[in-house]
Amino acid sequence: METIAAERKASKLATKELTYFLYGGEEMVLRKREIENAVISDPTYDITKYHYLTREELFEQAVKKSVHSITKLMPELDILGVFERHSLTSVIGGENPLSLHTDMFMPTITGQGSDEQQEKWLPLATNYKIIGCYAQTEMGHGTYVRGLETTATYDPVKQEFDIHSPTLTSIKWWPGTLGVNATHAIVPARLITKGEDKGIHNFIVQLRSLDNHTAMKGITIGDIGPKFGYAEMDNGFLKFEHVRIPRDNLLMRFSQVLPDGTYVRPKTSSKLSYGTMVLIRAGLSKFSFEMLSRALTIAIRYSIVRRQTQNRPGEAETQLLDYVNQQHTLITLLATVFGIYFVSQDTIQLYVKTQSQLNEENMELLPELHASSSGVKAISTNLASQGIETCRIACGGHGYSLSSGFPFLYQSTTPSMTYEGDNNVLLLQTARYLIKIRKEVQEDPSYSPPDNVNYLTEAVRPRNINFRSPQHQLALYQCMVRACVDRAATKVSQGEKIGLDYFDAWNAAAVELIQCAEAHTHYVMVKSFIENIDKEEVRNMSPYNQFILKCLSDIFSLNYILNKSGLFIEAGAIYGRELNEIREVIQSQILEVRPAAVSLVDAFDYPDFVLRSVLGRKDGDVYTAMWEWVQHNPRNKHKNGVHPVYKKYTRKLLRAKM
Ligand SMILES: CCCCC/C=C\C/C=C\C/C=C\CCCCC(=O)SCCNC(=O)CCNC(=O)[C@H](O)C(C)(C)COP(=O)(O)OP(=O)(O)OC[C@H]1O[C@@H](n2cnc3c(N)ncnc32)[C@H](O)[C@@H]1OP(=O)(O)O
Ligand SMILES: Cc1cc2nc3c(=O)[nH]c(=O)nc-3n(C[C@H](O)[C@H](O)[C@H](O)COP(=O)(O)OP(=O)(O)OC[C@H]3O[C@@H](n4cnc5c(N)ncnc54)[C@H](O)[C@@H]3O)c2cc1C
Repeated sequence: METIAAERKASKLATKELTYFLYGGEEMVLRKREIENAVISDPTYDITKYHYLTREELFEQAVKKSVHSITKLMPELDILGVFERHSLTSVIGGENPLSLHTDMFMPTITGQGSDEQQEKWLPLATNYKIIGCYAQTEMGHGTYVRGLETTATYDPVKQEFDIHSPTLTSIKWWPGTLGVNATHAIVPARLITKGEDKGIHNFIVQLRSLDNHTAMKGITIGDIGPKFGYAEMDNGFLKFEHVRIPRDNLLMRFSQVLPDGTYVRPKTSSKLSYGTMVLIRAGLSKFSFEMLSRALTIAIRYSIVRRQTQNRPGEAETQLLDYVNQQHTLITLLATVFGIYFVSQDTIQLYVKTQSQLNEENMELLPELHASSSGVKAISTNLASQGIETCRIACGGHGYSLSSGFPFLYQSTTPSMTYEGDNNVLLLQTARYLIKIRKEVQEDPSYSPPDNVNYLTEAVRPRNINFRSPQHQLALYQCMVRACVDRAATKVSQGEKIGLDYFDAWNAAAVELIQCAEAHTHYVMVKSFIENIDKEEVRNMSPYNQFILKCLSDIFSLNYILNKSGLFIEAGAIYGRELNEIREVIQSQILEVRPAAVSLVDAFDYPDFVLRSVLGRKDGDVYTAMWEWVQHNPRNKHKNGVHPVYKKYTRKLLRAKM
């Protein structure tokens, strides 16, 4: 306890200033804390026994908490907007089994429903007269949305759609909130009218009775069973047997079916029906920041408190964070989490800007948003998932206990590499965009590409390189990414030249394509970090905070160069003989950050309640917390301290003649 207090005292970081910056100002932080305190002081959200609950208990508690939040806490705290709602969900912790209602069902209606449809459905949804989910994925298809098999066949006589699951593989499988709770779903299905298949469109379908919650006629529905994690979420299955819905349950903002069955195609892009996926992908980088920053808070605080090995006689054992390997592991991750933070801010801004253009039927930014949000979602969820596991390992044996908080963080984060688009698949979408832009640049010298891909027109290694210079770092990335894009594009065109069809040529280059998308996205993240710490808000910070952010930016940028040095050397961006200098800059910046490490994670401002970790306690009283935790263990609570398995099994073994 004294150690962590001493670390805080010695740190020169203006912690409060950084917290205000991260959350968008003092007012936002005070509001966040108001929400946290309301949750912490309400016994409904008690977490004392959380880690010992069974799957069914976890689910029931989570639904109870969710309903309590909607009916009591949210009105009391006047929570309306998406950010405050997420803030509340985040402090309550665990999964929110009703989250798909507000995160996907409602945004789909807002984004894709006509004005009349919004008027009809949104008040019902806002007031929880109905509970919605987003039922897109089927047993046979998740990635390949165009391959979904559920049909919606229009009947002009009754002016209804007939929703049907024609095959076993067409059964909807995975959607959250579907298994137990939802009364309605957004159902992407193949629209068939006048005998023609018009592709995937979104429909609103009622699943359960609003009187007694039983399944509607023709609907078979349930929960898909235990998963890797996500015990609190009712991921479900859904089978349709010719379920009838009115014509105007087709979401008709972009395309329509007229009463006689005439199809009116979207004026602009058919991909607008994928809009909700783009929204969540943009949000997932923020989610990655939250999860990884919690893991780092736990690992860094514990690495201050934990001592291991007396390295000099008569002196205290060494703090884990004073081992250079531990510093390297955790402080490079600290740099990463700031990288994710800045790019998540930029991605959300790009989403908002694109959305306002789309409202004016301007599609200009859509390809960039799709490519960028796909890449950023993939890289930030990869980094967060791997980073959480790294934090667990960095905490030794105690990291493996549920009480560390890591298992929950990992289980909740790792599926984000799959849901909302598998990360490899999304990186291939980013690559598709890069290859297209490269082609345009090559074919039309007057074409000026978007800022983030400008390196495709020019990328030059600076002379007399200074690895501490952000501009030089960016130039190195530009050379490297350009070479990666060239390599992938060349591989595709070589395939085509030897007679492969488009798919085979593309598939043969898949590894290079994913590599170029990864490299591009890392470049975008480094660029975002560098540009954001050059903004006025940061330039107004205390000099020491600016200095630490610059150190973290260098670490983030240079550590990737070091880890992927093969790519940079192959591109002629750096020479092998320069690697040592890069190592030294990283090492010296890590040493600069080390004294501020605990204050940096304090700046994330997570109360102990949110971390749910005996290792990550703010006061550093780790060993007392471990002892308290074990007192709740039901396995220790049997008469005379003797567990029933003794009578049932081990006694027999001990007394057996063998
Ligand atoms: C409100 C804020 C919320 C924040 C939330 C924050 C945190 C949340 C925390 C937790 C979340 C909790 C739960 C999560 C629940 C998860 C829910 C789901 O998983 S829902 C299901 C998601 N499914 C997918 O993502 C499927 C992935 N597949 C696809 O997206 C597509 O099929 C595809 C891989 C992109 C391919 O599509 P298609 O075959 O149609 O396209 P192509 O032929 O390859 O390309 C054609 C053309 O279209 C462009 N394009 C593709 N997609 C889009 C798009 N979305 N937008 C714009 N453009 C798109 C593509 O670029 C091609 O263009 P061109 O090159 O010009 O031809
Ligand atoms: C916890 C969780 C919650 C979910 N919630 C929802 C929900 O609310 N609503 C909903 O509709 N869905 C939901 N899903 C489903 C999720 O969106 C899909 O699982 C996801 O999109 C991946 O699709 P898939 O399962 O078909 O994977 P697959 O496409 O079968 O992928 C398997 C592997 O094949 C590779 N692969 C596939 N296609 C290609 C390709 N074209 N090129 C190269 N490689 C390829 C992938 O990289 C991956 O490694 C959820 C899933 C999970 C795990």
